[in-house]
Amino acid sequence: MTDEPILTVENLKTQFFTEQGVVRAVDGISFDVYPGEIVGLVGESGAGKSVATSSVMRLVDNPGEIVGGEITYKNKTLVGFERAGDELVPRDEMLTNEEMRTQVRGNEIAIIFQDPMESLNPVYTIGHQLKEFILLNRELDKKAAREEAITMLREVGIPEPEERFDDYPHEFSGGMRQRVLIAMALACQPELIIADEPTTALDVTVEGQILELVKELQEEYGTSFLWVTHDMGVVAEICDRVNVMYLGEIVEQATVDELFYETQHPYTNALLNSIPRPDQTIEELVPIKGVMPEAINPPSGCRFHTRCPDAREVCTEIEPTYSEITTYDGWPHNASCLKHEDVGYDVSEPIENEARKGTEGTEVVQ
Ligand SMILES: Nc1ncnc2c1ncn2[C@@H]1O[C@H](COP(=O)(O)OP(=O)(O)OP(=O)(O)O)[C@@H](O)[C@H]1O
Ligand code: NI
Repeated sequence: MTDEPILTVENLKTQFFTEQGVVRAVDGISFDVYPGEIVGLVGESGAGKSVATSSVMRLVDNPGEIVGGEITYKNKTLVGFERAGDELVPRDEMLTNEEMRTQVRGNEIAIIFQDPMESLNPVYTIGHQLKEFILLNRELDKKAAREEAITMLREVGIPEPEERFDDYPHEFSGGMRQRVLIAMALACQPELIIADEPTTALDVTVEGQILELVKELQEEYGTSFLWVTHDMGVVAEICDRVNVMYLGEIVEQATVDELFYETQHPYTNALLNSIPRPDQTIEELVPIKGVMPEAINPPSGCRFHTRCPDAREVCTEIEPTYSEITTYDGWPHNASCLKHEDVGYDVSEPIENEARKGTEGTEVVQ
C-alpha cells in the first residue's frame, strides 16, 4: 500500500428531492480505489450503487443532487464543498461541468453500463462508432483510429475484427456487444473504469468469459476498476477489495478474502448465504428475508435491523459507527454493526423482525 489511491470518496451524500420526500439514496459513504485494483460495490437492488457511481461521474439524474462529501480523483476535486453561512457551496477547485466532460469522463474515467444497446447507436456500425469515439478522445488521424479500433476489438476477443468492423450492433450477441463497450472504454486509455453491472444481463458462461477478459486486460493495462454488482459470485471472481452497500450506506469493506472468511456484518453474511457455492446445494441457499425499506424514511438505529437475523433491541435505537475492526495485510476491515461496539448488544433482547417471522424471502436478484 505504498501508492496513493487514485479515487477517494469521503462521506458522499446524494439525495433525490421528490414529491414524496427526500430520497437519501447515498447517505455518507466512503471508499477508495488504488492503482490497478478491482474494487467491488455490492448490494441488493435499490442499495444506491448506481447513484454512487453516477455521483463519481457527476452524472446524477434530476431531481438528484450531490449534497455533501468529497470526491478526489488523483489531484482533481470532482466534488468538494465549503461552508458559506448556513449553506454548503462548491469550493473553487471543484471541477466545472465542462471540465468534468473534457478532462475526466471518457479519457480519465470511463463508465460501462449494463445495457450495451443504450450506449451503442443501432444505426451506425460497431467499427464506425468505435473509430469516432477514438477520434474524439485521442489525437489520432482517421487511419490510425481505424487501426486502433480493430486492435481494440481484437483485444477484447472479437474474432475476425476486420470483418466484424462493418457489422451493426444487432448483428452482435449480447456478450459481444458488452465486449465492444469494454473496447470503447479501453480505447481512451482511462486509468479507472467504472462498470455498473455490465454482466448482469448475460448468461453465466458468457459472464464468466467477460470477467476473465477483464482480469486479463487489468493485468495488461493496469487499469483500475470500480465494479458494481449484486452478485457475490462476481465479487469473488474478480475483485481485490469490496464494499457492501445497504440502503445508502456502506456497511462493510475489506479485501475479498477477509470479507468472505472473516465476515463482520450480518448483511454481508446474508448476501453470502444467498449465493450458490461449490460446497452447498441449491436447496441450502438461504434467501435474504423481507424487503429493503424505502430510502425516504430509513429505519432508526441500524438500517438493517428490520431484516437482520441477529437484531436486538439496542439495534433499533443506536446507529452503529462504521469503524475499523481489524486490518489484514495492511488493508482495513471496516464494518458498522453494534455487535462490535460497547453499547450493550450482548445484554439486549432479540427482537421480532422480518428475518425471524419467517416472512416470504426475496431472492437477491435485481
Ligand atoms: N431519478 C430518481 N428519482 C428518485 N429516486 C431515485 C432516482 N434514481 C434513483 N433513485 C432512488 O435511489 C435509490 C438507489 O437507487 P440505485 O439505482 O442507486 O440502486 P442500485 O443499488 O443501483 O440498484 P440496482 O441493483 O437495481 O441497479 C433507490 O431508492 C432509488 O429509488
Ligand atoms: Ni444500479
